[in-house]
Amino acid sequence: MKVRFTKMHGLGNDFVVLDGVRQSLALTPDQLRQLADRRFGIGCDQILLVEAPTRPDADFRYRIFNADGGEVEQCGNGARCFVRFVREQGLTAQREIVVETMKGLIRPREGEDGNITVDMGVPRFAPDAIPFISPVDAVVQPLMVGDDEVMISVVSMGNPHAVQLVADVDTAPVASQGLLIENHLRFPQRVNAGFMQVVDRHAVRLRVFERGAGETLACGTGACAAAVAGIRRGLLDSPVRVATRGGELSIEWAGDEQPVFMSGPATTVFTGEIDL
Ligand SMILES: N[C@@H](CCC[C@H](N)C(=O)O)C(=O)O
Repeated sequence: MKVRFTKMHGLGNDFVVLDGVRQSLALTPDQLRQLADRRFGIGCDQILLVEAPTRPDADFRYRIFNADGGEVEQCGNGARCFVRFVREQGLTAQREIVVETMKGLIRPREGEDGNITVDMGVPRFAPDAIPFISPVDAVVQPLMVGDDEVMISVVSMGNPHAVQLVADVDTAPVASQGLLIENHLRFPQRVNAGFMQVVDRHAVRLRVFERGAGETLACGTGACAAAVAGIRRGLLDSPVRVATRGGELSIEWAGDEQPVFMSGPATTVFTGEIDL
């Protein structure tokens, strides 16, 4: 089966984007893993599938698959690439689109400067919403990671995040703790593990060990979760500049029950066709 694709990235978090509106696609987890494989396939952190919406109030449906082949709820950098893709491919001329995801609607908008801002929805913190097994609903909670007790803030941006503060992201235990946190028994659907260094009240540095993909150069939902966690802990004020290894995102959040806005670039790298 031949599949046309576009390779894109948002700050180095890279995607294979597939047009499921004009080509009929029903890919198996094995085929998805093959697309994501950096040696035997195209290579990416996530595969993004653009489809016709299933509800009347949306323009498109956006499906996200991690490099391990699992379908997930949300991807922030992918949302910006999604808008760039549907506009470049002539699927829409609208600058603002309403996009159906597994966890509701998001509203990305391409600005005149080419940057894209996404209304990522309202963050949730209740343990059940993550899901996170915990008897208490606290802003900061202890988690045993191997022999270490780590203080985390749990945030759902549609997908699950556990954010911890570190003194320096360059020496943070991302490699040693990432997989342990991702697969921790208290996160029944696994989790994205964020390591955040506060620079000042409007700036952080961030690394994220992503569920189903390992450490990526940037994570959009991870940036939203980190900024929101820092604001709730009284360490940050909106807007927050989030510096990742792939570049910078701007995150705005006005507080409880308000949506998070994420702004940043989206880049097309090349297009092609692969025989699966
Ligand atoms: N790279 C993403 C998040 C992709 C999904 C994540 N790995 C998960 O499993 O929830 C982003 O930019 O948000």
